[in-house]
Amino acid sequence: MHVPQLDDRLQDVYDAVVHRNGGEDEFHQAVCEVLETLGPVLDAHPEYLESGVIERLVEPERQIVFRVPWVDDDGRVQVSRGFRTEFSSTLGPYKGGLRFHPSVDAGIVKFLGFEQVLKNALTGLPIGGGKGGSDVDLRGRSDGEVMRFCQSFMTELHRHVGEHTDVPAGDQGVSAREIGFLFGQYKRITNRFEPGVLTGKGLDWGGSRVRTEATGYGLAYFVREVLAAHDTSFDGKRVVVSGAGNVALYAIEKVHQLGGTVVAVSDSSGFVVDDDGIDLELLREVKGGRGGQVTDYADQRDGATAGDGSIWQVPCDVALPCATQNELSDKDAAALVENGCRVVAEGANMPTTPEAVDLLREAGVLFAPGKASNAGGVATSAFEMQQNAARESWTADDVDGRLETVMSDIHARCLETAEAYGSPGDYVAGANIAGFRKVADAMLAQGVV
Ligand SMILES: NC(=O)C1=CN([C@@H]2O[C@H](COP(=O)(O)OP(=O)(O)OC[C@H]3O[C@@H](n4cnc5c(N)ncnc54)[C@H](O)[C@@H]3O)[C@@H](O)[C@H]2O)C=CC1
Ligand SMILES: O=C(O)CCC(=O)C(=O)O
Repeated sequence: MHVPQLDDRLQDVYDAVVHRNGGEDEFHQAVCEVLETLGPVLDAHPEYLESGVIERLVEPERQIVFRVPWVDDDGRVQVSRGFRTEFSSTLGPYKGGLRFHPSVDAGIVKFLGFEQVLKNALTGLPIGGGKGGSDVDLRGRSDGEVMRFCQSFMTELHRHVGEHTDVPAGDQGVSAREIGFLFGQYKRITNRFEPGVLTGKGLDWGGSRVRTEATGYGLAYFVREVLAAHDTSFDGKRVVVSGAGNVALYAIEKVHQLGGTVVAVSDSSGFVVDDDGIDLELLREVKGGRGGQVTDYADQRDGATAGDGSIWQVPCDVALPCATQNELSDKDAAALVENGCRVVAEGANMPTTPEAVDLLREAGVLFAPGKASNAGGVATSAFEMQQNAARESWTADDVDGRLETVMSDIHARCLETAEAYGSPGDYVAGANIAGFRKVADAMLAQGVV
């Protein structure tokens, strides 16, 4: 059990968050993890406490909850719930993805929105933070059902979004297909072709090259920096990746390009081990069909086996949790340490439990928090917004080059900040403090709003 290590000056802030957001455990967890690292910042900058910056930062600017009625293929009316948490517009329009998954509730979008504020600040780009989604379960639904759901969702959401206000994108369960349906409905309702209202669009109607790949590629670039800072590289490294969605697939692709070998991958059905290296083409084929499961991969590839237990028991040098929150427990962390894992870098948002983080850090495993290591996706969304505003379309090499630069800048900023605040080498402290300071200073400049 992780016991919060809070500075006395921050305990009241945390208690108020728990009281005010009852039952929203993931939000409490995300706030606690940040507050735990802010003590040294308050020693140097008491003005943050005096001006109520921290109390304001943990309270979303606006939370929108709405009904999403839609008709399924059998003519039955389904009622889902929609959410958008507009957390902070201090550095730019609210920016962050939409998640369509049955586990979505107010607490999940709030934790994701909070993480997004600091992540977006770390990118150095002019974007605030928000997140949204729905508790709808669209798995196995037809394209027509997905379209009707997205149209209904946007029929309410359109009032709250816009290129200068709030710019959603994809997340779990929301990819190019859903973004297309959402964009079409926004255009129809507003009678405006406004590409800057959503990111992750198709390339022919305002999308950016490399946005689809960006989170996974960015994660691999970040880990390359971590390894280089310790005089090593991906060459010859065994890598384990959880998830088999957008982030995981492109992380696997880039790890292979950078010289590592991904030896295991998972989805909600289980995991597979392939010591020769995951064959990405086959994995995409297996996952491509409706209801495709990674465990089917083992049936079609010599030497591959469907795993038993947890994917984190597979020996590796680098572990990349890319599926969902709290998927890597203390037991999993103990197995990673036991098997000699050197680096854990989060592709998903908050996939590592606090107990697991403690265990990894105590064992000297290099741990990169998602708000730093998975920031490449949102950074490339910000590039998409820049291209839309300028009516430009950059080349893939151009966008990829900018993505590499952003990831290496974030890495450097984390290390410099950790050093400056007395925790050399600590990526968690570095990411939290660097992101926090950028938002907090802008909040001070903008007055009590
Ligand atoms: N898509 C993006 O640009 C970004 C996504 N993220 C985060 O990355 C994570 C994954 O997102 P996407 O790849 O976009 O979603 P996705 O919906 O494309 O893929 C998610 C994958 O995880 C698997 N999964 C779900 N729960 C699992 C579990 N308990 N164990 C193993 N596998 C499980 C699913 O089967 C699916 O293959 C989420 O935490 C998301 O918030 C973070 C930054 C940007
Ligand atoms: O590209 C975006 O706006 C959102 C990406 C996202 O949802 C995330 O960083 O978790």
